[in-house]
Amino acid sequence: MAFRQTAALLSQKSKSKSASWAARQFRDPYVKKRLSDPAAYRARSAFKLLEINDEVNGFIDYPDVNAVVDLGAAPGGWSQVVAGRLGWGERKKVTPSPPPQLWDRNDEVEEEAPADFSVPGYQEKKAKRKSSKRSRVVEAELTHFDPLNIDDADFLTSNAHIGRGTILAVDLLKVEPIPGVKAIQADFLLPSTTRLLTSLLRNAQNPEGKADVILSDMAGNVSGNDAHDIHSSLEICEKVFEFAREHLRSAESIGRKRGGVLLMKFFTHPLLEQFRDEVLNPNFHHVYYIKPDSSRPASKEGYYLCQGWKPF
Ligand SMILES: C[S@@+](CC[C@H](N)C(=O)[O-])C[C@H]1O[C@@H](n2cnc3c(N)ncnc32)[C@H](O)[C@@H]1O
Repeated sequence: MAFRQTAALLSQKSKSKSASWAARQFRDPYVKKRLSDPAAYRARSAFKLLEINDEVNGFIDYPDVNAVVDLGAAPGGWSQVVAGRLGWGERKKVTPSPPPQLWDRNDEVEEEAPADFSVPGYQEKKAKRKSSKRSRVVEAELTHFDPLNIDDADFLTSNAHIGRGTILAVDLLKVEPIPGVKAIQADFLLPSTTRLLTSLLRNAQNPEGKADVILSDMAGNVSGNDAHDIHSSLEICEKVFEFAREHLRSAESIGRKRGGVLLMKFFTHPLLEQFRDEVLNPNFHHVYYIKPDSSRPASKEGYYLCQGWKPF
């Protein structure tokens, strides 16, 4: 006989989950830092990018970095970091307030990353994924096109200054305006989104529509099915790599051995190690596995920082 939990028990459980989440947030040094930092980053994850960038040769800071694509950008912490490094407007200090709901959701996604499990081989799974239909469709919508975000009155009246380059931020969710950032609300996995990104990258200074840095902090919603979740992470990584193959500027054309950078999040699993060995390693001069201190130890997320694009 199958038992179902009563509504009362479920609600008790969810209350205790919220309480433990709140207690953890209260203790978290990065949440405290985010709320008190004059930079006022929208998401705790901003510190992960800062940490990776500042500790691994400041790849965003080179003056030749002029086009950056931020995939899975909401609520916008990474884009804020990039915009700041490319010289865009000053951010204002905010009054500490409870962490935004948007981040809470993403944070829980990280924490609930799948545990280890066994699955059949990489190639079979890859073929199966390709044939499966996507159930979720979000058409590309450019939410903020103006590079100066001139409809942002606050920005105009503040002492913000104008930076350089093109920064594209893509997410299923809306990214509120950030000076210097073009936000696109869309499903990155749809071909229409990559077409839109291509057209937005192209301009007189960048006729080929290349990006100097591609960032991906994307993670799908955790379904509770380990096999599904790990394959969703792999699917995202593969799509991001395909995008990089078309759009990343090569180390050779930049004239720096570490030029042409791809930073991507993944969930730790042997299939993702295989992906690194077979796909990333041959195409970059340097590939690092990074688990920033600001990434919660319980989370199975990690980052591959790939530097020096040398198309195979
Ligand atoms: C951990 S959050 C990113 C946080 C962000 N780096 C920041 O600093 O604010 C992951 C994001 O990936 C987005 N995402 C997941 N799958 C996506 C997809 N297929 N296309 C676009 N965005 C996606 C989610 O909506 C979520 O906002």
